[in-house]
Amino acid sequence: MGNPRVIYWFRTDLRLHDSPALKAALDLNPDVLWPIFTWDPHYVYRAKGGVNRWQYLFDCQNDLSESITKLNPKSKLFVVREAPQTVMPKLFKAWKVTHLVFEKDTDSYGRERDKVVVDLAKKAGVKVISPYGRTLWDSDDLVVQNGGKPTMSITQLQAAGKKVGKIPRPLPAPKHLPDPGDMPLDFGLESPDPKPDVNAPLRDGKDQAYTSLAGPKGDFAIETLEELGFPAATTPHRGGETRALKALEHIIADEEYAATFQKPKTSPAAFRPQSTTLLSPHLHFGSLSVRLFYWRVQDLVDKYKGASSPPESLTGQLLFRDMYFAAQAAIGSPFVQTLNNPYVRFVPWHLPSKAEAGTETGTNAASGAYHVDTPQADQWFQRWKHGVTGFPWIDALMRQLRAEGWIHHLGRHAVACFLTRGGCYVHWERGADVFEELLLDHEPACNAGNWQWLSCTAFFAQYYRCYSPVAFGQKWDKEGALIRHYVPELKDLDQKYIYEPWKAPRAALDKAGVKVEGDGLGERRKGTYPEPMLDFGERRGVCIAAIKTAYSIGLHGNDQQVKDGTWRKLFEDAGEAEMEQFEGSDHDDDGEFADDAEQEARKGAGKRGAAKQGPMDKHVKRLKA
Ligand SMILES: Cc1cc2nc3c(=O)[nH]c(=O)nc-3n(C[C@H](O)[C@H](O)[C@H](O)COP(=O)(O)OP(=O)(O)OC[C@H]3O[C@@H](n4cnc5c(N)ncnc54)[C@H](O)[C@@H]3O)c2cc1C
Repeated sequence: MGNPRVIYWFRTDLRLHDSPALKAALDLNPDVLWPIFTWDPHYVYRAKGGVNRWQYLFDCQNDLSESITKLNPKSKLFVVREAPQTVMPKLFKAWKVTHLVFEKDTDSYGRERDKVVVDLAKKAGVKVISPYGRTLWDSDDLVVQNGGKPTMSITQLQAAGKKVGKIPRPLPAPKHLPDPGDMPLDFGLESPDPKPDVNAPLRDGKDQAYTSLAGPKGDFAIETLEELGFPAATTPHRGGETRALKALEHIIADEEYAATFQKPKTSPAAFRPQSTTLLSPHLHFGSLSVRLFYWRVQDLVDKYKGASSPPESLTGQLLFRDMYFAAQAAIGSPFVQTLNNPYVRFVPWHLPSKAEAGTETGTNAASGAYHVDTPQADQWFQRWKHGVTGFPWIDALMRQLRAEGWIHHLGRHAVACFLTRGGCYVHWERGADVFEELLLDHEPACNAGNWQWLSCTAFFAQYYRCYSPVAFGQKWDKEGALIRHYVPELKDLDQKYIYEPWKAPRAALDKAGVKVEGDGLGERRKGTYPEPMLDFGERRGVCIAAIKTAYSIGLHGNDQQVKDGTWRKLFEDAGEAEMEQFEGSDHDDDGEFADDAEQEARKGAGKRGAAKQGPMDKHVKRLKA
């Protein structure tokens, strides 16, 4: 018998460096190795994905393919255009495969898909190897060490991590790769059902993703935006392992920045360059190994005097990522929603998701369909989504997100708080849905987990701390540079009014060539900016009182009353929440507790104040120079 004939299935790991799965494949000493990517219709039609993220994926695939070819000119990334669940058994047979190797995926769909593929491999006599490599620790091991429960805090994550063991050191990239074997395709293409296509509204051309198994030229080429019927991407951020490694080197080279990083001190208003690493899309696509990132920083921290520590530090940020992954690993598919999620508080938000019929144990958020309980809330939601709320700080961030696919963590805090508990009282699942489409770094676990945090439905409970859509931005960016860039209709407005244009006198507006009018939806007259859609001070009070009521009723997503609708009576019986006065800025959130939810003891100690110049600002200045 010859040596193994291995399919290496690239998915969440579009890199060659530090890939435990690729190492496992090469350790088999294969006769042949096919590096493949299956073009899965689930992601093409059933999961929301904006054009910018597709572009980023293609960047990663193209870069990876070139790197593979550098190691072996006969090889590259071979894209097979069919669902893995149907194409794999055909490949096993036609290519005489002995082993299938891939990096473990803990996302809900990933787990379902992999279970099907592993069963099919077993039936075909193909051995499967699938080590973890996407997180610092294996998320399933963390769950075991956390008593089978989701990790709901950094402290729990750190304790479980300690029991699992030391975070493995990164592995070097391979120096050569085996030849691919023959690739006969003596079988038909099983075309997917393109309906429902949740991405249809984004397409302006014909979708030709599935015309043949090996692509239009039969050479297993990487797809293009045109083939998917998408317009060109608008993001300046581009993907690929080569870029990711370069970006990491650049960050580590600034030792002070990397070693003393404190997330709450980084500015959400900084752009080009941004104040944090912007490595999240690379981590999402696996073009950067999270363990390489961790150890490069940790090694620096170990020898640096006065380094910062988790949760605010750079390694602390990576711990948050692992925390959400392990929370999702424990809870499974309900993690991304309220319904059936025992860890998420039930709040009767506006615009709730439509539950799929007959799915008491199933999902409700995935389709994005929702009930319009009040037209007002839907109008607020539409205005938020399209960056025309009339609050320039919120609009700048939402427009940055739409155009570029990335905004700073505290920017995400600001817009998420505003949509949910600090303004509109709209369901966090609506916001998560919009982020799912627009983020380059969209990660089901991190997105849902952070929305739960921001809406105070899980992970974080200080619902009386709200971000002001005016004062919070002003703290970081008095002159309104972010606003002037992303909301160009206000670019010439006096600094005094840039966060509150509705307060500007006629003369100031005339001088800036702008009129404040309308709701911003539909056709907007040139030179106009919308009126503010709500009175923030008033809405903050309403939201806080309503959440207080929800907390006192204390339902969670898996409670029977939530599933059968009898929650309504409980809330009616509780009556109108007493309108407490959570007046003024004492309760404004400046983000100084952004990573600090668990440190209750220190909660009251932090004083608000002007952002001080620190290594973060110096780093941004150095980058600008
Ligand atoms: C409402 C909301 C939704 C979010 N959705 C996502 C998402 O879909 N995908 C995603 O990766 N992050 C998400 N985040 C977390 C965070 O905002 C981003 O990871 C971070 O802003 C990415 O920028 P960066 O790479 O410069 O981060 P840095 O500050 O440089 O941090 C380094 C890395 O740590 C990880 N990280 C940092 N903060 C968090 C966090 N709070 N949760 C999880 N991981 C973190 C990221 O992988 C990041 O690349 C969300 C945050 C909020 C408030």
